[in-house]
Amino acid sequence: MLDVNKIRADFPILSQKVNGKPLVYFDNGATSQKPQVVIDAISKYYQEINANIHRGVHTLSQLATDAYENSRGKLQNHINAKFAHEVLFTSGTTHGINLVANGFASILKPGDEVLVSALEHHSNIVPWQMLCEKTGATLRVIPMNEEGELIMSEYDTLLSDKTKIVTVNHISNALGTVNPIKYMIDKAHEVGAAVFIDGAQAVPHLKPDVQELDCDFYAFSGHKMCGPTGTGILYGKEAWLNKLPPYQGGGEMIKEVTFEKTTYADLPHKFEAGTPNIAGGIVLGTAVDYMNEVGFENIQQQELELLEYGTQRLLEIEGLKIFGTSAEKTSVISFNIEGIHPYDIGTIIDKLGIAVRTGHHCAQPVMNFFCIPGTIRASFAFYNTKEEIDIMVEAIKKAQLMLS
Ligand SMILES: Cc1ncc(COP(=O)(O)O)c(CN[C@@H](CS)C(=O)O)c1O
Repeated sequence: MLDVNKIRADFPILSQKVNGKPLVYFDNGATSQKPQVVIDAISKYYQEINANIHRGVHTLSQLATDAYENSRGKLQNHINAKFAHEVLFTSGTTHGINLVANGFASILKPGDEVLVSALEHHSNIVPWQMLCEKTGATLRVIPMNEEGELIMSEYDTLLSDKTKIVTVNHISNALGTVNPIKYMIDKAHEVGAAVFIDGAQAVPHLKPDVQELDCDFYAFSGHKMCGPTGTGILYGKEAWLNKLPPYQGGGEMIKEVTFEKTTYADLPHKFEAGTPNIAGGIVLGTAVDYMNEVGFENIQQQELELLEYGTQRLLEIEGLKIFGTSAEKTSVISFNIEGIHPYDIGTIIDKLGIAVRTGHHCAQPVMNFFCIPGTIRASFAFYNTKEEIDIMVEAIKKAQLMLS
């Protein structure tokens, strides 16, 4: 059981006031807040060991390199990757998806099919559309139902020997649906397709085991799991990463450069061109340590209580409809209030210190499915409380009165 007050003391921003009111931060799906240990680690890096990595012979460069590669090892253990060189540092989920989609440009041909789902974030739609435009492959969509769940019978039907990639989020950012990715991965492999999992919304809530899942790729962002922005991880099976061409050319990713020909570095550096976000990569390891110290079982228990309590309290509000009602959900509640635009609620409760997200959440196809312009999304983290939910519900009731 979490001591939430003790946890909250780790996050300086949570004691901030916004518009003169205590901050109630319910936009964790967009980015999480950062514990003091993460904030301090960034300063410590620049105060003590800042140097460029993998190149210098001097001590500082070696210290920075060791810290960076030690962090890679932490991430490898965190997601249970077989090899450290299967764990690539990126700037975030979007970067990871584009790295792989661009790699497949040299593999796909007309007639091949890429399967995405109706629940996807734009970052896991657009790169694959660009890939299909480049290669003549066809994008096909796994449909969802009114509960916001992917329809597995339709998925099974869509799979064929033409399917070369299946790409789906582990957890929907717009609705909170937890997708049955192990089933989807196994079925995709039966037809020889590679599977890319967008784990952006999963890693704040669970520890993915990429070997148990047997996914071919798994991408996520550090900033959603108490880490710095501009950091992320792309996991790829060694065989696939050796097969894909590099996404960017430059320093670090080469063995030898001549004007006649360049040979590329081995994994992971083949995909890590240029000077990386060194501080960010090191501190992502600090964030992973922090989340593991809190404990993902404790996190899941706290967030389940917040989801259940938040759902119960919000449904007290007349005219409120929740979108995303799967039994398999994480702590995200997307909702609208009859006759009121989500934006209006969001802006009014912001004046009361409450931060939610309103709009399409970079998931316009999801909103189109429900024929709505967007929703109000409250996304809870382990450092939120039931008392904060009470404050939000009372604020929404006030806003509803003002707007009716
Ligand atoms: C499922 C999913 N997939 C990819 C991304 C992109 O993550 P980046 O760190 O921006 O690269 C996100 C980020 N979703 C944020 C910002 S739009 C949200 O408010 O929901 C996501 O939720």
